[in-house]
Amino acid sequence: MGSLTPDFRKSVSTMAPSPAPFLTPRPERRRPDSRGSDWNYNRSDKDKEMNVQVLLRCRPLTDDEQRLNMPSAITCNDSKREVTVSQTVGSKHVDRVFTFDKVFGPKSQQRSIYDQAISPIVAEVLEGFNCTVFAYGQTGTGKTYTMEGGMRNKSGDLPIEAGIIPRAVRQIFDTLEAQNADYSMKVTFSELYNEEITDLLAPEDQLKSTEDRSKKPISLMEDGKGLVVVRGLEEEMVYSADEIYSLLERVMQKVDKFRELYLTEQDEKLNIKSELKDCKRNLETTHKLLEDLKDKYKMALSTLKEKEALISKLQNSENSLINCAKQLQVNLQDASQDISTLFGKIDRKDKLEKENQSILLAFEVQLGKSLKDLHEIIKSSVSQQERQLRCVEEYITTFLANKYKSNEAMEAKVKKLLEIYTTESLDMKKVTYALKTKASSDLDEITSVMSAQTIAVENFFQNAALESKEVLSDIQNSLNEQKRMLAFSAQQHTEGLNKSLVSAQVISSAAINISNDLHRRASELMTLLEQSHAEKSLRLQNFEQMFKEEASREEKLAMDQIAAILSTLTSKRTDMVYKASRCFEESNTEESKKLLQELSNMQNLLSSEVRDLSEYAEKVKDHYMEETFSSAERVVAMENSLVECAENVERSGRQWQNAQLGTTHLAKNNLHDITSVMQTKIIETHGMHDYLASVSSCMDAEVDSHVNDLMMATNESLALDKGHSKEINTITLASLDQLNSMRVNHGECISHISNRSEQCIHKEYLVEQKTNVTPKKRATAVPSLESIEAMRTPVHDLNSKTKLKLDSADNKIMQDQHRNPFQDVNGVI
Ligand SMILES: Nc1ncnc2c1ncn2[C@@H]1O[C@H](COP(=O)(O)OP(=O)(O)OP(=O)(O)O)[C@@H](O)[C@H]1O
Repeated sequence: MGSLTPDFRKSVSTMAPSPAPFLTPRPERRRPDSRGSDWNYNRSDKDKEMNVQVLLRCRPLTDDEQRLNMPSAITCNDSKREVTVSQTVGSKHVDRVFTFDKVFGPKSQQRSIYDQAISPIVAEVLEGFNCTVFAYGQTGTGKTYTMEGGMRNKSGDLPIEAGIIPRAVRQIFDTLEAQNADYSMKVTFSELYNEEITDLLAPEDQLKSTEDRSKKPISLMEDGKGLVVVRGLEEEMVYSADEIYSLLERVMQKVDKFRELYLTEQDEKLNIKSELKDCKRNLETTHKLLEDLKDKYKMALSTLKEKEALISKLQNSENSLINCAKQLQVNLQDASQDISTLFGKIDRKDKLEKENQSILLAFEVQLGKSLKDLHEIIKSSVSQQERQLRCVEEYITTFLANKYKSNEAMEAKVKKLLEIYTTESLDMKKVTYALKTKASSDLDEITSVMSAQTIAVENFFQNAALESKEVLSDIQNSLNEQKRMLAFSAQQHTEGLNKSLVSAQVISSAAINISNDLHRRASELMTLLEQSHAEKSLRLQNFEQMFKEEASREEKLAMDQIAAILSTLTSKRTDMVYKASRCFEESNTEESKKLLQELSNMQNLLSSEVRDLSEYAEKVKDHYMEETFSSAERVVAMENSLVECAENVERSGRQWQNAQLGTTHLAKNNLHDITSVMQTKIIETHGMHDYLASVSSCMDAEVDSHVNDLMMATNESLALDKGHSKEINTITLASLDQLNSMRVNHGECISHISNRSEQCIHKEYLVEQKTNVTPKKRATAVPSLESIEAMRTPVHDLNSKTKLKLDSADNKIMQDQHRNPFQDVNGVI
């Protein structure tokens, strides 16, 4: 029987409407032949065609729902097997109709549902079929009620509200008992709840917690025949329906307990989860706080460090400022001393300058007179020199004219020489350029020839290599193709032959069977026909014989009384018998005809079968021929490709030979070409070289003659220059004497002036004489070190006026130190 599991408990009829019709066609029946004709006596023919049936049960409104006046959501039409769902979409009222295999309205009773829908299924189970009934629907729609209902009365009978499970149990045991069957029954109880399978027959302690339950794992598996089995469930032997009921009651209690346990476990899990979440959240916030604290601590540390650095910087700057102030104080003291000395010096200088002014005036008068004398002397000397220089100028003009003439002649000669030289050099350049271009073009030609040859060789080799590669890859591909084709053809050939062999075997065996069968049946029919014919004729003969005997006996007995009537009667009866025998014979012949017709039909059938068979044999033959042809074609293709391959190989060999010949030919040609080009170029270069040598010797001779001419002209010019230089020397000597006398006069004047100025400056004019008088020291307000320390003020707080004064005094001292005595006055001189 099918396993009565807790799933079964909640797994029978549908309680809620489904959105689509459920008239599921039955694609196949699993054991149609093995069942008797009455195996599903309770089920309609249509039901028998269904593997899966969907039934809908609609429960009535509960008392609470009625009290609350809740409207019914669906309307059932049991006869039409339809359910109408009323919906209001917006302001529209929409009715949606769904069709099921069976529909049970709110008034339908447990018993009628069981009898109509479940009882046939249980009967199938008892015949050895696997069947499942399960309930599906929303919570509170009546699944438990439909599956379980009430289990049993106190008297042990089934109550009216007993559901599918107790009724199925009862039917199973009643049937088995009625059959006096020898049976044993095992039950398993399991529950699939929240995707977890629980063995409800397992010992109590295993149900307590998830950990205990997981000690004995239960798994869903396929048994290899497409059925799902639950492995690891406890099995219990049962011998009566009551045992199952009490087991069910026990299990239900367990289920309730387990439910409670499960719910508490779930609650605990949820609590732990929420606590964990809280902990996590707390941890996260603490972590964040810690992070914030860390950041703040870092910031505080950095600001503290910055402040410390600032304080130390400030202290350093303050110390340096105080040092500066101290230094300034010392400087100020020195400066005040210097200023007092400087003021004394300035007073002395003012006095001296007043005295010197009168001396300077006298010196000015004296100096003016001396300078006038000097001017006169220089004037006379200059005029004399001018005259002498004019003489020199005239002489130089004549000299220059002569020189110009000789220069012109020389220039003309040099120009001529230059022209000749330029033309010659141009010729030379042209020749050289021609030579150069020729040589370069030759070189280019040689290079291009060489490179062309090299490229040709390289190209040739590359082409040869590519071709050889192509040929080799062609060979390889073709060989691969051959291999593939060979394998494919062999496989196809074998497959085709196998297929044709198998099908021919099958067909021939089927045909042989059919023909044998037909022959057997025909012969049976013939013998039957003959037997029946013989039997019938025998019976007829017997009947006729019997009738004749009876008729003669009766005739003899009633001959006297009713001779006339009897004779008529006998004739009538004879007629009747004759007619009857005719009729019988006719029917017999009719039957024979029919049988013969049947026989001929059978023979026709046989002949058509034979024809079909021969056709099939022809087809097989054709197929075989096709296969043979195709294989022959493949063989030919293979041979062709092999020939192609061989040709390719031969071609590649020829190509390689060509490549070799080409290489040797190319090498020979190349060498010959290069040698010939080189020889011609060498001869041309020799000719050019000879020409260049002749041109250069001509040019050398011409240049030599012109250079000789030039040398002679230069010598003449030199002789002329010598005469002129003698004359210039004498004139120069005279002017030198005059200049000497002037220099002597001028020197005397100068010495006179210098004597005078020396007398003025060193004897009459007194400068920088030491007074040996200590300058008056004026009181300057210099701050003490203590006051500086006490104030600790920055440098810019010092008296800016004092600083400015000091700066200006310093500048003045610096200027005075670098000034020469009477610089302004001496600068005029
Ligand atoms: N056909 C019916 N006639 C009378 N009462 C019914 C019928 N079907 C269900 N009820 C009542 O409706 C209520 C809910 O039914 P039931 O407990 O069987 O629903 P359920 O689908 O098993 O719910 P759950 O999925 O929550 O277990 C029960 O009180 C049951 O007695």
